[in-house]
Amino acid sequence: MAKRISLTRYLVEQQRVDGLIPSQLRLLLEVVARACKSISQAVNKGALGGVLGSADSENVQGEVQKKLDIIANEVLIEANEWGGHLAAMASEEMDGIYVVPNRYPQGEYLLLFDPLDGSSNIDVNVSIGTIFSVLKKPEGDRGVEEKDFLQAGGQQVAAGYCVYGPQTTLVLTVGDGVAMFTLDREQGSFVLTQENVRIPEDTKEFAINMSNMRHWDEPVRRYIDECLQGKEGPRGKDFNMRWIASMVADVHRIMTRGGVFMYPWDKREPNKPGKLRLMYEANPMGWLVEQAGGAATNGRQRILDIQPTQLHERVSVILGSKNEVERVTGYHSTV
Ligand SMILES: O=P(O)(O)OC[C@H]1O[C@](O)(COP(=O)(O)O)[C@@H](O)[C@@H]1O
Ligand SMILES: [Mg+2]
Ligand SMILES: [Mg+2]
Repeated sequence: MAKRISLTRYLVEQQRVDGLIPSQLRLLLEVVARACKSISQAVNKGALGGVLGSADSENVQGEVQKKLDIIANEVLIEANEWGGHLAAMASEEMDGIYVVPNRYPQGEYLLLFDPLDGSSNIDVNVSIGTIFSVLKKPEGDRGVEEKDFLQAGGQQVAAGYCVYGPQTTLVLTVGDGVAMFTLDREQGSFVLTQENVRIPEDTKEFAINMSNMRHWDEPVRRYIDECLQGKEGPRGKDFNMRWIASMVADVHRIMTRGGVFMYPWDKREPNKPGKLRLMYEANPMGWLVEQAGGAATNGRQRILDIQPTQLHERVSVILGSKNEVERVTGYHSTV
């Protein structure tokens, strides 16, 4: 029987054998994984745990919060604040940063997360997830400030997501490829189920919310139009479409079998660069996808090269199979 490798052992090997991560980062990732395990349990209980439905509050982006958005946010904060690895955290569900209180030991990392991605799917029992990104706090003795978080995605030291679906799967990169871990509920541990994840460079599957078609910009329209023409069109092959409306689940499919995911800028709110958030959705997903051999752009530039100016900044996202992302990005440079 193949040897079972737990997440803990995998991370210890990354630290000791390969020297890829410092022990503080290893411990931090273990805490995040533990928090994801708790969130997974809450998700699984559903109506029995009283966790479904709206919380009758709004987050900083003016979106109605679900009970699970708030629960997941609290689980992540409580699990991480006392461990001594972090200086501060930022979340989709909090207006400003959460500085680790000084009654706890202070660490050198910054953690950003979308505690519950795909909120519209919570109540209908469709896959949802948690997305996270880890940055290093800039050197210096002063206290941590919001501007310390405003680092380009290329500065991330770890990124991952956990998808709560038929299985709970944690997907992680520390800059040395992508590994997947499946939660063994009986043992209560994440077990390595795939290493060196690779996204095929070509695909016949795209993911986009087609109901926004009339609002898209010309390059996105052209790309999708060509896909829809199938065998008879310029692409010479039929395409399939999927849209789960949980980025985490759509990206997980792409990690597993390839595809292209798009949430582009559109004319509904022309002053917003996009719907998805740069710091805790696009950056971690962009890095994971690149680490698996795919690509991630906003149509004009690599996601990981974007210099953020705001914590909750939004961005247009095109990511997945390399040749398709390059094609859509190329269409943007011809207009
Ligand atoms: O409902 P739409 O417009 O298709 O948007 C779906 C997108 O919105 C998101 O749900 C945003 O995430 P949150 O649930 O964390 O706000 C993405 O996961 C998903 O890709
Ligand atoms: Mg989200
Ligand atoms: Mg969310």
